[in-house]
Amino acid sequence: MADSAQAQKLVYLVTGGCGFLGEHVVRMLLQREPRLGELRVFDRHLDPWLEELKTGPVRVTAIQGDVTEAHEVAAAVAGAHVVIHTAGLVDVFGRASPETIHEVNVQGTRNVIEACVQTGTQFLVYTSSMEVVGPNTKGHPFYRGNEDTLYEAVHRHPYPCSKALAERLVLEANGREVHGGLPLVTCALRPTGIYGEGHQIMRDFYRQGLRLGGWLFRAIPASVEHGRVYVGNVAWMHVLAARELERRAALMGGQVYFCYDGSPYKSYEDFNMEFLGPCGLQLVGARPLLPYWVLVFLAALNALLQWLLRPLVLYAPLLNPYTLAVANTTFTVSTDKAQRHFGYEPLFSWEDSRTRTILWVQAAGSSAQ
Ligand SMILES: NC(=O)C1=CN([C@@H]2O[C@H](COP(=O)(O)OP(=O)(O)OC[C@H]3O[C@@H](n4cnc5c(N)ncnc54)[C@H](O)[C@@H]3O)[C@@H](O)[C@H]2O)C=CC1
Ligand SMILES: CC(C)[C@@H](O)CC[C@@H](C)[C@H]1CC[C@H]2[C@@H]3[C@H](O)CC4=CC(=O)CC[C@]4(C)[C@H]3CC[C@]12C
Repeated sequence: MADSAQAQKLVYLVTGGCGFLGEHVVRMLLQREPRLGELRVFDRHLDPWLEELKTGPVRVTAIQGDVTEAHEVAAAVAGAHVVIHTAGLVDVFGRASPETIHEVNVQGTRNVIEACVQTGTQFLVYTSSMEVVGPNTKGHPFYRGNEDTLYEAVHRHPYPCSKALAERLVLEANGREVHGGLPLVTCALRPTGIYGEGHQIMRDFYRQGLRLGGWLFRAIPASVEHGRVYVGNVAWMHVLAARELERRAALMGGQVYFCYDGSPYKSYEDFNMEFLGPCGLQLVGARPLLPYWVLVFLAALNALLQWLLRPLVLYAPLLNPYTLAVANTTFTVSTDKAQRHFGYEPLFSWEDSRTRTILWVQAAGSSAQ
């Protein structure tokens, strides 16, 4: 991208561009990347809203493809200046097999890296996750940690294992020579729990509350804090990192950055109530209504039922041993590394993020009735 940014029009590729985060990255690029000449949206499932984007000045190319297919990835990457790789299988509910999770998240990422090297794409931003760090299998809290905090990142679940391996592949690829002789420059962004317009888990909580007459029942102590970050700010961090990666390659190349903004530190359930409360739901109980050991039993029962029913039907409730353990372990970040390295400041205030999310939940809920 050495030519003058104003003159040269750039080609971006967003993998997973029809996902919850991916859609916000696509729209943010169209709004805030003036050098954009072509935006390629690569996803296994293409959504109809992509068509409305094709009427603007930027050429939007929708590519239906699978990141596990190396030749499809190479064809999509060829000619791109920047790749933002958000495609992934975000499954902690047992919907997909461990092998499939690994195939998509690890082999898919390997395919993206090799495509950049083979076709000469120099800049790669990877959507990693807080889960690469924790919570670990020992339930150790990560309290106001940052990218340099020492923490025993021990995982057994397929999802965090796959994200950790994929992130390592991306960071190790930094500096590899790409076709044409220039170095590949990579970085990885680690969002904590993302919320905002399009968050399906939030929608599921809302619909569950509607089914229960407007009540949700506390399962996790209010003292267990979970870091959350607004999807618009995560998208903005991706766009900014992609833009600055060339200019600040020596500083940013091979680095990881937690995604953060002004969202308050609360328990997962209390944070959700910031949006579900104004939508009419109430969280019952100042403390968990059930003893933790009962929740552990119910989570284990869900896992057993999922295994027994799998030949007949997919049973994938929110409560399982992994989600209970994660929800019950404090994980919050406090960092300014992205600000120091590439000038990131959240684009959306907490108040704005909250309002946008409430409006979306209300609309999603009314469409459910
Ligand atoms: N949702 C969250 O709270 C967090 C998500 N992340 C990461 O952000 C990224 C995006 O996550 P979400 O938007 O939440 O998930 P999502 O499931 O909404 O989006 C993922 C997108 O990737 C696409 N995809 C999946 N497998 C594919 C394949 N084999 N080939 C091509 N496309 C494929 C899906 O169709 C979907 O559009 C993921 O890498 C995830 O690990 C990281 C931290 C938190
Ligand atoms: C049923 C109750 C115990 C309820 O409180 C369970 C909530 C549970 C579904 C969520 C609690 C923490 C969430 C995870 C966290 O935000 C970190 C994540 C990072 C990612 O990369 C993907 C999503 C997730 C694993 C997220 C998933 C949902 C929770 C486990």
